[in-house]
Amino acid sequence: MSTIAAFYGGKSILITGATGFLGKVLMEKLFRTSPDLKVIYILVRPKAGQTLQQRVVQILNSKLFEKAKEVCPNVHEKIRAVYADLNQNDLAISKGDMQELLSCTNIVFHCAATVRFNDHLRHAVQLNVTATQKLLLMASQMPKLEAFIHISTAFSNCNLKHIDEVIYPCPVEPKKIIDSMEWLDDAIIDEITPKLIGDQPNTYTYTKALGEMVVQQEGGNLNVAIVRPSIVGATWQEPFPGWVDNLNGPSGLIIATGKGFLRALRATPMAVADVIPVDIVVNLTLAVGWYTAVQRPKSTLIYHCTSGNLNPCYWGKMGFQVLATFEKIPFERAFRRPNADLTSNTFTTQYWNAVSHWAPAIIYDFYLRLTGRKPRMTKLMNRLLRTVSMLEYFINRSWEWSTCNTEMLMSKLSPEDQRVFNFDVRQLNWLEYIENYVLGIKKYLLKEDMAGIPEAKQHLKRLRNIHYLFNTALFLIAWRLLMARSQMARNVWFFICPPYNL
Ligand SMILES: CCCCCCCCCCCCCCCCCCCCCCCCCCCCCC(=O)SCCNC(=O)CCNC(=O)[C@H](O)C(C)(C)COP(=O)(O)OP(=O)(O)OC[C@H]1O[C@@H](n2cnc3c(N)ncnc32)[C@H](O)[C@@H]1OP(=O)(O)O
Ligand SMILES: NC(=O)C1=CN([C@@H]2O[C@H](COP(=O)(O)OP(=O)(O)OC[C@H]3O[C@@H](n4cnc5c(N)ncnc54)[C@H](OP(=O)(O)O)[C@@H]3O)[C@@H](O)[C@H]2O)C=CC1
Repeated sequence: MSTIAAFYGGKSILITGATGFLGKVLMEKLFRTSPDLKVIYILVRPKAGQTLQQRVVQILNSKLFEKAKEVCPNVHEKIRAVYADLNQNDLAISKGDMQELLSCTNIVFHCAATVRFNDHLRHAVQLNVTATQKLLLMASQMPKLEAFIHISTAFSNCNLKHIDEVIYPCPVEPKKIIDSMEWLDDAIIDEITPKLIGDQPNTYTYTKALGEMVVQQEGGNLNVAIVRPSIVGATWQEPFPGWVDNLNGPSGLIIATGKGFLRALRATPMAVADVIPVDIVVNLTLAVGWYTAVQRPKSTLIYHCTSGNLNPCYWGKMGFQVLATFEKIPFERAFRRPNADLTSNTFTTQYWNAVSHWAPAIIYDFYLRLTGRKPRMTKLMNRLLRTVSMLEYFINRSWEWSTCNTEMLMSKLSPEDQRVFNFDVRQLNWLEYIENYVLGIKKYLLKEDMAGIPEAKQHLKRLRNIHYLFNTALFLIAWRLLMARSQMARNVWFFICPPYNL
């Protein structure tokens, strides 16, 4: 019997961000491995016209939860959605709900965050820093609390090259930042943001670093631990391979490549692609929850959940394997044939942007206009290239994360726990993982039917023929222009295609 699974039995667990990518997989694993847990409280806000209950039902009825529901048929009864908005001063939790949460909770997993790189600093601070502070305050009033696990990111100190499992101080105290966000207006915040974030690439990594400092400063008397995952990708094994439900990390760019929109990327082929499957992150997080509660380490331990130092994959290899998978499993209705180059040279990137991105988009929009339709490709390309520019920072550098605490924890697990809560990234076969990732994107994100693969392959053949035809026409036009100016070009032409009357 797994010690960790048994530990969560009978527990009341509070999860923030349970409707997000990581949160859903965390809940699923808890229900599947510890069906006798008492209750999972989730802090949820209504969204996109859906009530809390509708959101929960939608999540529980998704394919992700099929296995969990076999093991724990009464998941609906064990999940309690609590109305909350982490952007509000009092988190918008009602008095009654607050009392229940304070008196019953045993473990807190704080996953909620804004993960958008370009979020306004005020909003990013509210969610990634102030809300963390408020949750810690709540946690300090929970008499039954055994552990508070905060999910951060391995990139919270990405201004450093080598990152240890410690909290690095930020130049300006989080409290000062929180205070100033309350009275500064948006225009001033916009102006000072670059100065505040300094050598951090965006407001996300900056506020996640501030969030960690808050945990250190205000989690003093609590049993706290921090998990820092790198780039979280689709599931590796559990509950089934390739599950993913959002565009974050590599997923959006894999779609853009598979659909033929993205044909070149400024990336360093030999830079480490520190992607980590979401089920590995969840297994480590649950093991950390158990260890923190049972062993009560004296200080706040930080656990890096990364792949680079134990089983590195590189962006070049990843890109190559993604393209190879498209040969077998193409996406439907591609704009162009998937084929992309990684280049680390800015000039080459600009060249490919002009030739492979803007030119086809302009030509296609011209065609749409001619046929009386609304042009849309240049707009889409604009958005895509803006997104790519936001991600470029992370695909042109490598980082080294030490993983001493993570390895220490692995050594403390029984063989059964190492199997059930496997976070040993050395066992991951990248080629297999990437293939399943692409397949998962096709099935769960794009919702494409596997039966459509032959038609998708036919479509790619047609695109290839159009491509050859277009290039031939372009070459002939260029040569015709050259012939008008150069005797040599004329000679070559007449040598290859002699006139009939000769
Ligand atoms: C040796 C030689 C070898 C040679 C080999 C040759 C082969 C070469 C082959 C190359 C092939 C390449 C294949 C592809 C391979 C994969 C490459 C992957 C690169 C992946 C890079 C990932 C880097 C991630 C780094 C993360 C580090 C930090 C980790 C974390 O802790 S945070 C979690 C991650 N967070 C994110 O990913 C958030 C990202 N999103 C944002 O910040 C924002 O959404 C935004 C992208 C900045 C856009 O913001 P906007 O305000 O402009 O708009 P909005 O958010 O409303 O979205 C606009 C539309 O864009 C869509 N969209 C959103 N996110 C993405 C996305 N990530 N990718 C694509 N599209 C996205 C969104 O849906 C909107 O669309 P609409 O609804 O239609 O309008
Ligand atoms: N994805 C990744 O690559 C990485 C993620 N991380 C960290 O992992 C954690 C989870 O990330 P991930 O699951 O990918 O992110 P998602 O964007 O998928 O999920 C974010 C979650 O936070 C919730 N949330 C956001 N704003 C509020 C709010 N105002 N009130 C209540 N809830 C809110 C969202 O709820 P709603 O559904 O209502 O929007 C959602 O449940 C984060 O802390 C992130 O920093 C770390 C490294 C990499």
